[in-house]
Amino acid sequence: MQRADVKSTQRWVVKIGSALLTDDGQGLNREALAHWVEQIVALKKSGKEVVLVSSGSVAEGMKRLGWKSRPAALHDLQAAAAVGQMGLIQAYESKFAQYDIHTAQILMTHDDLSNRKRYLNVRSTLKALLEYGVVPIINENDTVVTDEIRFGDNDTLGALTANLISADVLVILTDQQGLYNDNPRTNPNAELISEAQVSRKDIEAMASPEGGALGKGGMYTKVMAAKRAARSGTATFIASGREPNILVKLAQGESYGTLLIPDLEPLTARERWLAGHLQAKGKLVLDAGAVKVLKNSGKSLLPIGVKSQEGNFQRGEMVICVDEAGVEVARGLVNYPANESIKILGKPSHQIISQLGYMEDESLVHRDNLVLSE
Ligand SMILES: Nc1ncnc2c1ncn2[C@@H]1O[C@H](COP(=O)(O)OP(=O)(O)O)[C@@H](O)[C@H]1O
Ligand SMILES: N[C@@H](CCC(=O)OP(=O)(O)O)C(=O)O
Repeated sequence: MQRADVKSTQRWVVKIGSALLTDDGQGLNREALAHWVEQIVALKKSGKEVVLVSSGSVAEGMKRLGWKSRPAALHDLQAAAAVGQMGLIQAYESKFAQYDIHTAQILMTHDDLSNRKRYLNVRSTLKALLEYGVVPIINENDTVVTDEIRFGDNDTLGALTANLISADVLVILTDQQGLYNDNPRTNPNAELISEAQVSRKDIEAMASPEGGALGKGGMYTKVMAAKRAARSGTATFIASGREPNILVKLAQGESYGTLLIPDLEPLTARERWLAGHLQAKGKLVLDAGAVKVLKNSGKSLLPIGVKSQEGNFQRGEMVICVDEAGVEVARGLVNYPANESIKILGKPSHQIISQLGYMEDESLVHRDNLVLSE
């Protein structure tokens, strides 16, 4: 996809970050919010469907509760998020209502997206909302998640949302003009990158995980989000939300921000769901032969090709498959719990019954439940 192709795209996910939305901690920047709403309305009028991923609940909650600095305790962050989400949604709802557009609040956790049933439900709800002309507004369900199972930053959530609905474009609005070849906060000579193929390895190194005082993830999670979004063929823009009419300018193919072009082979919807599991419950170390078979022949992983395992996984849970050097090769849903798989590792499948007294499947991870890592 080139900038000129953006005009004809239809489905957009727009992510607005905390740093921008709260004007670096001043509470919701309502004037700026009103301007983004205007732009989304313009996109919708031009025939596009837009899903909004908006941060800002914690920062707005802190303001409402009179807290000057971001609390460290999880329960305080969750309390702030619960209070602030009200203000956030109220602000969007009333602004969109001026244009007779309905909004819908969707709060998700990554547990929700790992569960196939709930994943499919969210997907069909989002699609229905878009059909009805509603603008869904997504945030992480901060009040119910614990630290280990948080998305944490909304860039990842934006990318998973793009994967979920097979968006054409993901726009990540932030407080910088785009991706620079170094962090512009610390290097005043850093240069803006106008365009790059998402598979380029050097862009990860340019993007620092250091963000502002309120943002989570910095530029690194934005670049990783672009890679994730590319799995559904989605092109990602990283651009400044402070640039007047930025969304409309991008939609017209104008040269603002950074365009990260999806040059990776897109995954199927089921593969994207598998790849979107952010938490793995265990690890399988494969021998060289198994690595080759997985990479080249798209076959299932048999126990005979597995040398060792880690973790206390249950049947059906996500495990990472690594080569002997520890490099991730694939991930997938395992057919046997850890206490049983340990008994069949390195053994031919016809011995499964004698080892376990039953056979669920001849493979440890079936090819339908396996996705190769990049
Ligand atoms: N290579 C880079 N180019 C641009 N910004 C970068 C880069 N590396 C790190 N950053 C930092 O990332 C910040 C944006 O991330 P973050 O604070 O998490 O914002 P948001 O809330 O919008 O997600 C920028 O303000 C900048 O300081
Ligand atoms: N869910 C959190 C957002 C986390 C966050 O700040 O993310 P980001 O805007 O990507 O830096 C909130 O609404 O405050």
